Amino acid sequence: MKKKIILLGATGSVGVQALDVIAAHPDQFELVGFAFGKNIEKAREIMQDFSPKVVVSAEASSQIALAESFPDVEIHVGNEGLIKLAKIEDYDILLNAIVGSVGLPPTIEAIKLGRDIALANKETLVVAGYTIMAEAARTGSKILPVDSEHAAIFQVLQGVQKSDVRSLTITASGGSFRDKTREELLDVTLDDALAHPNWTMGAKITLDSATMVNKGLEVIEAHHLFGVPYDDIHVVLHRESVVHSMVTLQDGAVLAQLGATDMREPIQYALSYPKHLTMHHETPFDLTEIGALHFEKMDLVRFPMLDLAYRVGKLGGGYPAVYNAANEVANQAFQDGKITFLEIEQLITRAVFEHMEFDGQTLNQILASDKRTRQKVSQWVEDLIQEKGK
Ligand SMILES: NC(=O)C1=CN([C@@H]2O[C@H](COP(=O)(O)OP(=O)(O)OC[C@H]3O[C@@H](n4cnc5c(N)ncnc54)[C@H](OP(=O)(O)O)[C@@H]3O)[C@@H](O)[C@H]2O)C=CC1
Ligand SMILES: CC(=O)[C@@H](O)[C@H](O)COP(=O)(O)O
Ligand SMILES: [Mn+2]
Repeated sequence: MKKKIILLGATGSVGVQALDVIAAHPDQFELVGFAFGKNIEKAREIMQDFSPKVVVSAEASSQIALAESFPDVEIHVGNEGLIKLAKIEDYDILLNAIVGSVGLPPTIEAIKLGRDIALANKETLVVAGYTIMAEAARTGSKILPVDSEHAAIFQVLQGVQKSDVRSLTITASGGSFRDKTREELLDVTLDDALAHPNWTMGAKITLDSATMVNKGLEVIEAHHLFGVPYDDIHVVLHRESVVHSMVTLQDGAVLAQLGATDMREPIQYALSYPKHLTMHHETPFDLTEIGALHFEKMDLVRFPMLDLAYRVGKLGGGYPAVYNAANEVANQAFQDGKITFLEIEQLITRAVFEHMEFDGQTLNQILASDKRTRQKVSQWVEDLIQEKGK
């Protein structure tokens, strides 16, 4: 039986690689629906190549244009459209490769229906990790990690008992500015930030890698996915991104997963789990060519956003959502040329420090904090622009 797949974010970096995987295994996978943002030309191509039944566009103008060209396809729009897509009857797995926490509501709907989730969209788990994991446990929905580090840990943990795990070690490339001092970060540009040393990815995550927010989000993501306390989740700087992550067992043995820097591997494993299918687009991986692997301690003074992620993770409640929301706004503002690189950190730190809450936040309260943070940080961005204009 083919696995029927819904793909959120089909036109993006992970989305396009997921389509490669689906196309390479027509006997295993079928794309029954997808969602995209603004890239209508790519969406048309996907509709022609994969003949999905349901499509969701972020923009009403695309919905109208696509409905004219593809009268037999059900086409929806916006966040409500995403929910409708997640609720269609006949599918097995929802691959969430949207960027940002807009991917959260359809993911929760799919989990409520007991569908499996292949999760690239880490923001979703950072905002609502406890709800997602609790709902998944209730409905039997499997959360299959796509993020390379978590996919590595997930693979290593197959057949390992949870009580045998002592700690997790997530590897970090260090991002595009890993060798710069904090002073040298004062005037870096977007082009500099988008030159990732190892991975080709969408702009938001590439910039998150440079600020080290990506690793912060990944620590919180790992805490939720694997139920490991924050003090037992470590991060090491590993320039080659060959070891995708490691697990230390109670007896001191360290199990690691290694591979090429090619997202098609973790995407395919999440879709084919528990099978390891043949990888038709295999990227050459030869350790003798790589030669040496390096591991260094993370400097939390140089990378304060990683330090802050541990703090918000341990505080719990709405704090991780505030960290994430502030980052989403600040990351976009830097991409838009409105703020400097170091102002991203300043805005996130201010949002977290100004946030106050009492114990026992519900999901609705967390989502309210997310919304409030976006409004506040957007205002602070405008204030910064005004101040600089003086
Ligand atoms: N890229 C990578 O290698 C990795 C990515 N991830 C995570 O995966 C997620 C996706 O990353 P990446 O592929 O790089 O991102 P991209 O920016 O390349 O792609 C984002 C996708 O989301 C779509 N999208 C954006 N907003 C909406 C919306 N409101 N409604 C519907 N679709 C929308 C975009 O559509 P459009 O382009 O048409 O506007 C695009 O298809 C992120 O959470 C990232 O952290 C994790 C590990 C690795
Ligand atoms: C491919 C992937 O999973 C990214 O999240 C990657 O981890 C980014 O690399 P760094 O954050 O380590 O620079
Ligand atoms: Mn990652």
